Amino acid sequence: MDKKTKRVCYIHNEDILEKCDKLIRIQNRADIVHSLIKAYNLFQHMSIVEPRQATTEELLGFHSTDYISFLQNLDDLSDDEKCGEEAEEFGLVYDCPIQDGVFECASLVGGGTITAGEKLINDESDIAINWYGGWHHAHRDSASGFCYINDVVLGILKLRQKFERVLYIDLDLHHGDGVEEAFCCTNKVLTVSFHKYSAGFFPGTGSVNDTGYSKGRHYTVNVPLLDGLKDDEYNKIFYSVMVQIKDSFQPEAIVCQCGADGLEGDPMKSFNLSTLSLGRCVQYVLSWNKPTILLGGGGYNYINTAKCWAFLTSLAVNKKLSRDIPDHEYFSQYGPDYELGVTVGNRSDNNSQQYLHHIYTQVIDNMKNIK
Ligand SMILES: CN(c1ccc(C(=O)NO)cc1)S(=O)(=O)c1ccc(-c2ccccn2)s1
Ligand SMILES: [Zn+2]
Repeated sequence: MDKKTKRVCYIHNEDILEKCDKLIRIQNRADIVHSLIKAYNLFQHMSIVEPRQATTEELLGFHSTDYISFLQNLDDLSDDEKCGEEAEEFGLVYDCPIQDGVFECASLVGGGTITAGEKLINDESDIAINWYGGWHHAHRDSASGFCYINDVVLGILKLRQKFERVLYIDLDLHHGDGVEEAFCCTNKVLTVSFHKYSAGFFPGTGSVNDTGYSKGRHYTVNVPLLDGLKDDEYNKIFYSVMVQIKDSFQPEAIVCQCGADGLEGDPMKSFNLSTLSLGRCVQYVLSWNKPTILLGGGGYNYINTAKCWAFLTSLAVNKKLSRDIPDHEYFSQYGPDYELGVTVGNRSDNNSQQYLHHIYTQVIDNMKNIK
């Protein structure tokens, strides 16, 4: 693969954008993200690829028959059934409410990430981007954390049709529990998640001691972090863990979930990151020159999320962006500075040097058996 100009495809059409914009937890985020990337004229450097609905067979490649058939028949449910025991059994309550068209949206997002994987295994693209995807909490038989269908798992399964070893990297503020669970018993997919880990914080999993099972032992890597994390510390531990993973696992393809809810200014009020640290992580991974899928995820400050994913898109196409936000429909929401950067706060960082060193040594020790 040419080290500089890579073939980048971008999963998009108006249908997936409109469907995602109706999702209760991220209403109108998709249009804000898409509009900024368009305003920076980045589409001229990528091929736009339309998503398709994931087939039932593809969905059943990970999810259970009962769960998928329940999702496929939501329209037949009465209002009582939509709040009933069975809905609760499938996690379709609280943060994963049954809303009109949710299955069509989730399976289109799933089909989008599968399509991204197809472009890579057919050697038609080097990098495939699906900012509508990254729904890493969905379990085999239940929705969780705003996630209904785990498009990340479906994309990895597609890549595994060609690639022997696939690396999954989760940069979201939250632990990528659904993806880790899917591949915790195999040594063909290594999952590494950098996330906030503290009492009562969703989803509550992702301890450094969780390292996988059976053949998958040591192929689950968790890097638990604390509030206030800043760019430099994040990048230091990211590089030190990832260089080890690169050398010992030698991935043939990569999926990177780029959730933006760790940025300063996100309503989650946890990490204190700028887009630069996520950019450095992605740039390092892209420098490996392996077929890579970039996915979205969390990100509840929509303006910051748009800045982040526009910046990451620019890294994929190797084009420098102006610091000044270009004029476009949402320009007025980028005030008061109207600049691409995300300013970090001066909150205290709970991640002491001792803590980070302790986590690093445990992670490296856990990985020493990867071969
Ligand atoms: C269900 N929860 C999740 C699940 C997943 C995520 C996520 O982004 N995962 O990547 C975020 C919150 S939760 O219980 O922590 C919350 C629900 C609503 C939350 C909220 C809503 C607005 C502002 C701040 N927090 S947090
Ligand atoms: Zn998140």
